[in-house]
Amino acid sequence: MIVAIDGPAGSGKSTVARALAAREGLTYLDTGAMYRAVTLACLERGVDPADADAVAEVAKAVRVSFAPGDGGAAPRVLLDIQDVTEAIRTAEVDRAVSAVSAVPAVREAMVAQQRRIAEGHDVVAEGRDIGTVVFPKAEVKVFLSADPEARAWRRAIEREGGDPTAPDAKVHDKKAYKRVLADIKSRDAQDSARDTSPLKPADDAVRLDSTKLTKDETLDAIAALVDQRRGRSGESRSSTVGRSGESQSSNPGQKALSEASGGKKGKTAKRPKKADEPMRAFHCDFDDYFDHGIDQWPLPSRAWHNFMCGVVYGFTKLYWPWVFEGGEEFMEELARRDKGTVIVQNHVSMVEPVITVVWGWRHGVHIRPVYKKEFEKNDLLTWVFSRTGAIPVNRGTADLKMARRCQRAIQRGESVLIYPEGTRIREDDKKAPIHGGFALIAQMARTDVTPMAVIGVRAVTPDNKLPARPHHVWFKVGRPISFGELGVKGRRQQLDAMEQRAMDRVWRLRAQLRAEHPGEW
Ligand SMILES: Nc1ncnc2c1ncn2[C@@H]1O[C@H](COP(=O)(O)OP(=O)(O)OP(=O)(O)O)[C@@H](O)[C@H]1O
Ligand SMILES: Nc1ccn([C@H]2C[C@H](O)[C@@H](COP(=O)(O)O)O2)c(=O)n1
Repeated sequence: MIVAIDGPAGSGKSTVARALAAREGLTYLDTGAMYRAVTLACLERGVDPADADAVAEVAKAVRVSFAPGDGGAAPRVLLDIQDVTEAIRTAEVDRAVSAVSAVPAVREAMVAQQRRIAEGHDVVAEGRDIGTVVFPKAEVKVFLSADPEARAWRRAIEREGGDPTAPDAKVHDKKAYKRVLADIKSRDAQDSARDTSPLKPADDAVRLDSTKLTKDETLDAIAALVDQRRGRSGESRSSTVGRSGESQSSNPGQKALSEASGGKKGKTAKRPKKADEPMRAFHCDFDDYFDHGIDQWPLPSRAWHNFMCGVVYGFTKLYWPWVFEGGEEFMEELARRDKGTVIVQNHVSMVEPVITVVWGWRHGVHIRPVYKKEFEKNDLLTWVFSRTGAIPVNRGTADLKMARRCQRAIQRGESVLIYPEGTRIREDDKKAPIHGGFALIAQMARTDVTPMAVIGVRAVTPDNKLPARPHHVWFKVGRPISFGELGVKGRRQQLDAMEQRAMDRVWRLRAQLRAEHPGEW
């Protein structure tokens, strides 16, 4: 298996690639170190980094390789037989490396060496062109980015001898931070603008923005992609590619997406805003509402939420008289515990999420529906969604941001409402593929999945058009399903089993409702 991680300086590629290699038993390949080693060779030989021909000669003459680091430390970098691990990390090399790595002959020589190193191994390789050029058939491709400010903040702390992953990490020298920021921006510009193998995401790379993620969160996201890939292909952990980068298997086709940082880009050396910080009373952005518990919202927002839920509750009760069979037991169960649950329902119209949210509200339970980001046609709509407690998802993507938000909500005691069918299903014979993200969220939050079914809603908008008509609506609430009761071992296997079990229950509950209310859909 080849895992390709590309991205700009300081986005966390080396940190995550090293940890992934240790966790998954992969060979770690730091291609940036190779370009740095050639740059050092040029500087040591008095070759001007701007002299492309002379630089090319050096690249062809040297051999860069890696030796294992002591006791699990990062691998040592060898320039021919010289250990240059520390020497390639100087500011002088930093300044010259973009020019050296832009020379086509240098790239040709390094790519050949990189493919040779990977031959016969399972590899996690990181750099700028791994998914696009070096291993275009890599099984997992990630484009890891972060705001330049966050990357400079990390590097500046690192240079002050601190640990940017520590919770209380701070930049002391603001001037040095600004210098690092300028350097990062200039390197980004050079690496992205060069003609040969510029820094850019492969079309089939999963994009991950680590600005607001911790190191572990970033690692978990990429490890989940590796798991997914291994689970899907049934490949064993020790499998290898036949020849370097020429595995016959295709890419999962994961689309670019998710994880837009969303937060405002700071101009100063401030730590990126975190979801667990208290919410400000004023000037909150949409992310604040998605990231925080409804009980943590500022008073006016909570008052508005209560007012709207009250109005909608009254209206729906009168216009679409609805009942939740088994609802009282469910609410009692939730009241006994401190964690929420993942609710999954069949999806027929826009009515069922609205009723489910106000039903929860009436019982003092915050149910946060997950909605397609495509619905955010304008700021007004996003405002409405954010103030109802809904959480957006980038569909067709590994939307880790949504998964984390849901995980945190559940851990706070809120529940999330997900429609795994993805789209509204209005015909019996229409089977939609199931989006299994709900099981992953339940696993991340260490909670259960509660199946529910709804009928009666099709008659509300029979031809799928407004105005909505009055009609009875019936819900049936199933017993929460825990991972323990599935009797399956292994993370991936548990997810598959949960997806299947939960949706089977939803459909069975729906069949029961239909039997109880003949002619209703
Ligand atoms: N998600 C994260 N949150 C906070 N700090 C992080 C995160 N990921 C990495 N870091 C820290 O940021 C610094 C830069 O990370 P790293 O060296 O892995 O970046 P990189 O993308 O490999 O950069 P380069 O391409 O310049 O080698 C390190 O100190 C690392 O510990
Ligand atoms: N595959 C790669 C890896 C690195 N480079 C260049 C661009 C960087 O500025 C430089 C140093 O990389 P880092 O150690 O910061 O990851 O090397 C490249 O062109 N292609």
